Amino acid sequence: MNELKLPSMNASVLSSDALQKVAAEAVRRSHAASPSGQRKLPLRVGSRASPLALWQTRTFLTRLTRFCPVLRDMGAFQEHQISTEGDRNLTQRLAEIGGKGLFAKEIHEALVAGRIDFAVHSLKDLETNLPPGLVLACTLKREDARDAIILRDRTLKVDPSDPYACLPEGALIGCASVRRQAQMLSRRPDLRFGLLRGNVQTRLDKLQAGACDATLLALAGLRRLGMEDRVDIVLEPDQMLPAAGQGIVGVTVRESDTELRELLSAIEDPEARAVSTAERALLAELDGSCRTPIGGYARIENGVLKLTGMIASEDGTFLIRREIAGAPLEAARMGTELAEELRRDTPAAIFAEMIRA
Ligand SMILES: NCc1[nH]cc(CCC(=O)O)c1CC(=O)O
Repeated sequence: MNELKLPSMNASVLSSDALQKVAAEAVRRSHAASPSGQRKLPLRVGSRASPLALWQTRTFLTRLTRFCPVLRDMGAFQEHQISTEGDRNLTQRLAEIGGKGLFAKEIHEALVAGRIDFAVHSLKDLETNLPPGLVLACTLKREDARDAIILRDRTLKVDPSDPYACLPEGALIGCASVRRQAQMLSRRPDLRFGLLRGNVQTRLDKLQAGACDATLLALAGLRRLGMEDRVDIVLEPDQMLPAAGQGIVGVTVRESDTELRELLSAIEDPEARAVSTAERALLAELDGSCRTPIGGYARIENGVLKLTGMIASEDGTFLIRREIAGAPLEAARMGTELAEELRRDTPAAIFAEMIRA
């Protein structure tokens, strides 16, 4: 579980001048490391082809070149768009397609085989156990982690303190996530759920065309795509606990590529690393398949890491939340500990049902 280890947090205390030196040195050494004295360029970056994935990949490359201008001068990047099982299979609930890493498998095969050098992901879609030989080298600053409701009928009156109340009795919610479904059902058992898959724009188009009465999406994705104005209700974490890693972009590389790892870790956001480490440790310990409604959300307040975890049955009749607080350096242990507490407090029969293959 290399990806769950906290890296040294030196980057956070270095000045930006010092960071520039680290980057320049990493690039110089990566050149020296190859037999010809030149690292093979361009660096090949793997990405899904959805507009959101491409936005995230390009923003990441911009961030990297701003930090290390020498890369831009070298025309250093080549984008490889890779289609994944999660992109192709739009007729099934994510939970039914099953398997972990639905949005990353083909990308990671290319990475392991050396056809690409690194890959940019929504951390939420990245399995907690990466394939052998790969590591999570970099986590970028978190965008808003909250979920949002988008209504078909925008004239419905919304009470922010009771965000689900505006939905008509028996309203049909388009949603492919068991986490969102379980949490909504626990407050509104009358709601019905139907599948709404596809990229963000596709889902909004289907909603508008009358496929359902409302849908839920991550605020982060909508904001990145410039569609935040389509949001009707933003759900606070106590109303809808986000998924582990939601709103965070992560980059995977080969474990053996120490130069690239060094470069990427220099632009890492230490806070995003700490919170995602806690959230992903929780998920890993609960065996979070796409089938299990699990939420994990951590934040750092006054230097203290606070992690909230949630586990539920798909129909929302069972749902518990627990919290833990501690030092950010203890993130991984806290995630594991909170998961154990959630499991302990879940009746055995319900837990068995949840993780049934
Ligand atoms: N599974 C799709 C996915 N993966 C990441 C995001 C949003 C961006 C993010 O969470 O970083 C989305 C869309 C959504 O859930 O609305």
